[in-house]
Amino acid sequence: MQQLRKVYRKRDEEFLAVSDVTMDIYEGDMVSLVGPSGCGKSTLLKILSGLHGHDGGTLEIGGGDFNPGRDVGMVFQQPLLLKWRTILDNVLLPADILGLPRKAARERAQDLLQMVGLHGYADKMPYELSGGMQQRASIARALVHDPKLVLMDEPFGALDALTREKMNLEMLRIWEQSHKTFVVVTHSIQEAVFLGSHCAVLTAGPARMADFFPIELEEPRRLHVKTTPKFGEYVGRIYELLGVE
Ligand SMILES: Nc1ncnc2c1ncn2[C@@H]1O[C@H](COP(=O)(O)OP(=O)(O)OP(=O)(O)O)[C@@H](O)[C@H]1O
Repeated sequence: MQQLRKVYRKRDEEFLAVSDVTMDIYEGDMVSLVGPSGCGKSTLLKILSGLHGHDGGTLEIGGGDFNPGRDVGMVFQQPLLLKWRTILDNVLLPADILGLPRKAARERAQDLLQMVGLHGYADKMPYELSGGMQQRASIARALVHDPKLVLMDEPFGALDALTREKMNLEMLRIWEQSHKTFVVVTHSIQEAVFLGSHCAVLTAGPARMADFFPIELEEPRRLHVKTTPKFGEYVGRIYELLGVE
């Protein structure tokens, strides 16, 4: 995306939500998007998902045949599982909506449940799972139609600190195994550094790029990487960009 711009309009009022955001995301990247509340992170995700258009700049995704309905998977802050469907049927929802062949989709959903550590929970109802397990089911749901791009809006914001740490590790494992491109919005600077292969830092409204840089830390990432000086340097760099230091 180059110099992306988004204006919200309501009758004769205009609100500039995103101004001049430029970044290149490559297949297989894990981009963390960090910035203060209201700076336009969700707006950017909505533009990437095809839910919103943009008013200026250019956005090119995945060559000519990219179809957001088919090629994007979404994970939200809350799992948003349908309470009357089993976990397996919740995971299958995007495949059902897209009319994908049922048998192959069921096999894929079972594989994904295994991948997110929910093997054996396919026939449970959402209320039988903890918050973290429900969120893992929603990650499986975002992957079931084999999207090219997975967009996550504060996916772990509603979880307690320990579950969140565990989900971060799960997330990295899922990313490594799925070879997909992820864009993850987070309010946590530590999480942005821990998860990202790249980090986009946005400053307050309208969203403006403060910086976009690769994060080079020991791979595969494990929690102890958070205690290394290099991790601290990245965190410090983001604090500085956000004017917290
Ligand atoms: N549909 C809309 N119509 C008008 N203004 C909107 C709309 N959606 C968002 N905004 C405004 O655009 C700005 C950016 O909103 P956005 O939700 O993208 O921010 P954010 O960085 O994701 O915030 P948070 O971190 O708090 O979730 C905010 O000031 C918000 O009030």
